[in-house]
Amino acid sequence: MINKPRLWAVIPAAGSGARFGAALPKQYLKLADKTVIEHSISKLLMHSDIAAIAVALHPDDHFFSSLSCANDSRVLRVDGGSERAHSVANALAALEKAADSDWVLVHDAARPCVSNRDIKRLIELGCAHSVGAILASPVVDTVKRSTALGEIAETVDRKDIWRALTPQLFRYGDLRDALRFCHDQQLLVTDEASALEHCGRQPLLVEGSPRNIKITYPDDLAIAEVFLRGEEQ
Ligand SMILES: Nc1ccn([C@@H]2O[C@H](COP(=O)(O)OP(=O)(O)OP(=O)(O)O)[C@@H](O)[C@H]2O)c(=O)n1
Ligand SMILES: C[C@](O)(CO)[C@H](O)COP(=O)(O)O
Repeated sequence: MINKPRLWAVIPAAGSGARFGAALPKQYLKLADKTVIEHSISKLLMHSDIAAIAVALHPDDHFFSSLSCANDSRVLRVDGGSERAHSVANALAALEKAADSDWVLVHDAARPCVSNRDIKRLIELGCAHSVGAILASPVVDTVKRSTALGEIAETVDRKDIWRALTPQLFRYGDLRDALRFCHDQQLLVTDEASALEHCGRQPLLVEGSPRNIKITYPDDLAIAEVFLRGEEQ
């Protein structure tokens, strides 16, 4: 008998938030009624078909254990690495019961505004695709390429240009192997799709809400608060 593929999740949360520049990592900053990371984890916990969520944390993290979600039976704590891709690889390794054909959603701790609707759509369309899929948003501004002097070299046709968001959904074995390949080839990737692309694969782009912002700079926190308030209505 062939078992139905299961669904797992990984939350990379081992970053320091250097660009944000707060006294503590940005994922632990308060956003409305809870911290940024609690919003992100709770969005995934709402999906009962996710078997477990591996959260990659800085090895010296002393914030996470005080959060109530740290005690959830589906939440697993794992040490992250020096780069996001290393944190994701460590978290995958910690999901010991995952089979190669299972699916895994990777979602930034720093994206608290993802909607349930977008997660559901990603799972539905991604699991039906041979490679997997990512949430993404088409670029809406006119795009320029700059010279080394900060002048405009050219205007880039934005027709086929998308911003990569998370979650990103892939087969567990494919993602593990792609990240291993990039590590061995010393290719530094900033998202999971790039790792698959380096292996010659073409993941599907699933249009998601542009409200699914990544908290990167201080202004993003205020914007996220407005978006989360809108969710409640
Ligand atoms: N070594 C790292 C670096 C980043 N991340 C996580 O990857 C996500 C996206 O990364 P980014 O927004 O770049 O976060 P930081 O690395 O914390 O930010 P910065 O680059 O400004 O330091 C975040 O949830 C972050 O915690 C991680 O798990 N491990
Ligand atoms: C994965 C990601 O959120 C896609 O936009 C992004 O790449 C995270 O890291 P970055 O360092 O801010 O590029």
